Amino acid sequence: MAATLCPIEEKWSGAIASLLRPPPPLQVQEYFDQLLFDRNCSSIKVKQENDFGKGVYADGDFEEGELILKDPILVGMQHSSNKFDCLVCSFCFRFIGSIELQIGRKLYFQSIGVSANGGCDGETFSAVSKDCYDAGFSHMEEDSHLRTHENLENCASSSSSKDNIPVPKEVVDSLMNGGLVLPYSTEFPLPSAISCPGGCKEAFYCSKSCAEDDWKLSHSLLCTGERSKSLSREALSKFIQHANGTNDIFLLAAKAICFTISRYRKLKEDYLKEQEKCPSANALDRSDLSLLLEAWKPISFGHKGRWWDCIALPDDVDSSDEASFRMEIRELANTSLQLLKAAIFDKECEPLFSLEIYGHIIGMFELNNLDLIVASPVEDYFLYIDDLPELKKKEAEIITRPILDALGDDYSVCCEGTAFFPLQSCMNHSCCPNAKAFKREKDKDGQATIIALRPIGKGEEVTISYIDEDLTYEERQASLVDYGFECKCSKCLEEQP
Ligand SMILES: C[S@@+](CC[C@H](N)C(=O)[O-])C[C@H]1O[C@@H](n2cnc3c(N)ncnc32)[C@H](O)[C@@H]1O
Repeated sequence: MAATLCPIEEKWSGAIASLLRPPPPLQVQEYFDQLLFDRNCSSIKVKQENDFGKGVYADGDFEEGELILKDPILVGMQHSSNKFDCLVCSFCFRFIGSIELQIGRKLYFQSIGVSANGGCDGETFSAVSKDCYDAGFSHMEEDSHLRTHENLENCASSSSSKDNIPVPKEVVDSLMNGGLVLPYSTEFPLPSAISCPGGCKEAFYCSKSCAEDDWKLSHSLLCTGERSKSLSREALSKFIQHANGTNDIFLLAAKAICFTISRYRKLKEDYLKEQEKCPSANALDRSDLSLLLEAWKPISFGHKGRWWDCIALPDDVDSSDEASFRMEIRELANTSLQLLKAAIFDKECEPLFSLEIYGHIIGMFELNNLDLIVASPVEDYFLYIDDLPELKKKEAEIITRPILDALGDDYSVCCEGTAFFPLQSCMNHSCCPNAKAFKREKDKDGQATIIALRPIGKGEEVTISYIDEDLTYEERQASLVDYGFECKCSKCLEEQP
């Protein structure tokens, strides 16, 4: 596609080409061998053995149902609209707070008409989450416990319909501020919600270490609180608003850029310290570009093409409009990038702010990302109540039934988002896969969990299905257009007309 160069593109064409050059095979091998070693994962290997690049291979035998891999997230995010339904750790995506807080927040957002299912686009999240914080767990009401129980008992006697029946505001407040403890909720303990160290009231964590790691890796630059390290909190808010109003994948792209900047700064700091310690030694003279290339390494193994080139044409766009559709996507990305640049620009990492790099980062997510899903403990809680012996259940339901009625059919929603997983993203597709991404009951955070669907022998490639493999041959091939290839697995070869 013909594209006008922006000043950064012109000035840094050499650096950008270096960042986008596919790493040599030996470097790829070393990187993944190290990653597997760090994760104590000796039963798989990443190799480049076929025509479609890297793949994951069994280096031991797996039984059906056996865990093949748990892959921590490189960069991930909860969808903006999902934040109304679930309060999760902004770093590891574990549910946090308490069953009461999860339910109270959802009812609060429902009551002000901004639940995800009520059609909110997420743009108002920052504003309302602050209101929620102020209304909820930032203060405690001492006598609310008793009053709330009375309120709920009154509701219970009058509620019978399946439609949402709101509970009084006082009940919602007590759920959020700890004034109301639901029966048996202690069976479902969650880590306390730790506030963002930057003071943004939008990010919360399950532990101090998650808060610190997120701060170090990207959030210090993307925080809208008073201690934000961004150039301008106002500019940052504009960037976030634009992403929430258009495509929240820009928030993930911003995380990838911040992740690289943070790694660059750390590498530079270490390098300068080293130089200071032994200035006369013939230390390796590292240019800023070589440090930037090192910082960018984890992303360099994942990107394959620009977003506007690799995105599949939506069904409602006619093929005659393809060129203008792709140009529009490019323009949208450029608008987002300029807003991000105003918020977090770093002169030493200038090539990262080129549209070419931004396009490749989003393209990488388009082709490699896996849905981030974490099951809600609220569902387990209500199932537990339902399974209680009759008498205990009746007693508990005096409190829980009105709450369930107020929550309605979507009483429990999973944490939903998208993430890039360095090892899982090396897995190729098959319509008759031998593995799948599947969360077991004990998998409570955002890591990708890959389980064997049948016995897998040493040396066999581990494949997953990117699509619903029960679709017809034609439907499967059509879905795979989004990933830019035609499947020739044994099932497809058998079924092709
Ligand atoms: C998530 S990546 C998988 C790892 C990839 N092979 C690599 O080198 O990074 C997805 C990309 O791998 C390639 N791919 C995966 N499965 C394939 C298949 N069955 N046939 C052809 N290409 C495939 C496609 O290019 C696809 O966009």
